Amino acid sequence: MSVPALTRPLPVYRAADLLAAYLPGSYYFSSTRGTLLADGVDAVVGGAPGNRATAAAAALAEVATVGGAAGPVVIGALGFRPEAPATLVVPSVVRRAGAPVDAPVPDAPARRWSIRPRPEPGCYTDAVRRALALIDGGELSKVVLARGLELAADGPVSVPALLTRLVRADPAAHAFAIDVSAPGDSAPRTLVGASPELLVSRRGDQVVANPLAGSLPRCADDAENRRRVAALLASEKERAEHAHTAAGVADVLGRFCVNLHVPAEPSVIGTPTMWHLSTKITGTLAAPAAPTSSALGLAEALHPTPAVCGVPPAAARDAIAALEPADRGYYAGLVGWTDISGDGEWVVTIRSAEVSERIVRLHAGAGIVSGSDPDRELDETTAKFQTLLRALGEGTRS
Ligand SMILES: C=C(O[C@H]1C=CC=C(C(=O)O)[C@@H]1O)C(=O)O
Repeated sequence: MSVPALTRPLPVYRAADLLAAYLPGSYYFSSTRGTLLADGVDAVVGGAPGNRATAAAAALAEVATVGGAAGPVVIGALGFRPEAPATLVVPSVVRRAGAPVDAPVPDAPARRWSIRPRPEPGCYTDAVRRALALIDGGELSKVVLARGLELAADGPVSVPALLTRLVRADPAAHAFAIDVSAPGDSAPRTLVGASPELLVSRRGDQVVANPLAGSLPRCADDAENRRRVAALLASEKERAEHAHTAAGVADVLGRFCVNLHVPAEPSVIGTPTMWHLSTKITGTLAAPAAPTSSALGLAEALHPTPAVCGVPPAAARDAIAALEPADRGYYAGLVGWTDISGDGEWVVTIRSAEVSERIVRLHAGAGIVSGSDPDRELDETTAKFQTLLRALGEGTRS
C-alpha cells in the first residue's frame, strides 16, 4: 500500500495583500524581484561589524526548520558607521509574493507638520565649501555630504500609509519598512523608504550591483526631462562623480567574481523625483558557498560605497564625521535580506526616514567632487527629500 506524501500546500499571496498586511513591528521589503513580509523574531543575528554574514549563516542553519512558506531569511538594516546600531533578525514567519504592480496612490492621511532642517541650509553649504577645500588640497577626490530634516506631525504618523504611498508611487523601487526599535526607545521606531540603489543582489552564483551617482531632479515637463537626461550624460562633473562610485563597486565585486561585466558608459535611470547616472554591474561568484559570498557578505564588503561615502574611503569617512553635525544612524547604511542558500537583495538606505510616533527624520546627501557648486548640491538634497515628503503628503517643502 502506498503512503500518500505529506504535503502542505504553499499559501499564494499577492504583493498587494502583503503590503496591506504590513503592520509596524513587521519587516517588509519589496522590489522588482518580489515582496517579502516577515513577522516575529526567532533569532537576533549578532556578529562583529564586517563579519555578520557568518553569524547570519549560523543563525539560519539553526532555525532552518521554520520560516513559513519560503524558508527562513535574515532581514534587517545596518547603519552607515560600522559601530552604528544594527537590526538583523531571523523572523518566525516569512510570506512572499511577486513584485508590486501599478495601482493608484491613496491619499496621504491629513496631517499638519512642522519641519526643521538639521542643520540649517547655510551650514550645509558651508560644509560643502569646506569639503571642496579638502578636495582642492588633494586629501579627497569625492565625499558625500548629507543633511537632515526633522518633521513633527500633529498626531501619530501611520507607517503603513507611508509605506503604501511609497510602493504605489514607484513599484519598481526597493521599498522597505523595518522595525528598528531599540531598548530604551520611548516609542517603536521604523526605518522606511524607497531606495533606487541596488547595493547587491545574488541568485545562485550570479550577482548584480547597480551603483548610482550623479543626479538631476525630475520635473513634470517631458521635453525638459529629456534635456536633463542629456545634460546628465554630458556633464564631466557628474560623470566623474559617478565613475568613482562605479569603480569602487567593481573593484570590490571583482575580488569575489570569476568574471565581472562593467559597462564602459553609464546610463540614466529615473525615479518619480530624480534622474541618476547608473551602471549595472553583473558577475559570477568564484566561491558561492562561502558565507562571505552570501548576499549579506557581499553587501558588507561593498559598504560604504562612494555613493554614500567617498574616495578615498577613510579620508571621506573622517570628512563626514567632521563636517556633518549629527550621526547618520541607519541612513546611508544597507537594508535587505539573505536566505539560507546565500541568495538575497541588499540596497543602499537612501530616500529613507526613521519614524517614531509623531516624528519623522529624513536624510539626503549629495556627492561633492571638484567643480561642485554648494547651492546646487543643497538643491539636489532638497530634490531627494521629495520622495519621502510627497509620500507624507508634504512635497516641495524643505
Ligand atoms: C546619497 C544619496 O544619493 C546617492 C545616490 C544617488 C545619487 C547620488 C548623488 O548624485 O550624489 C548619491 O551618491 C541620497 O539620496 O541621499
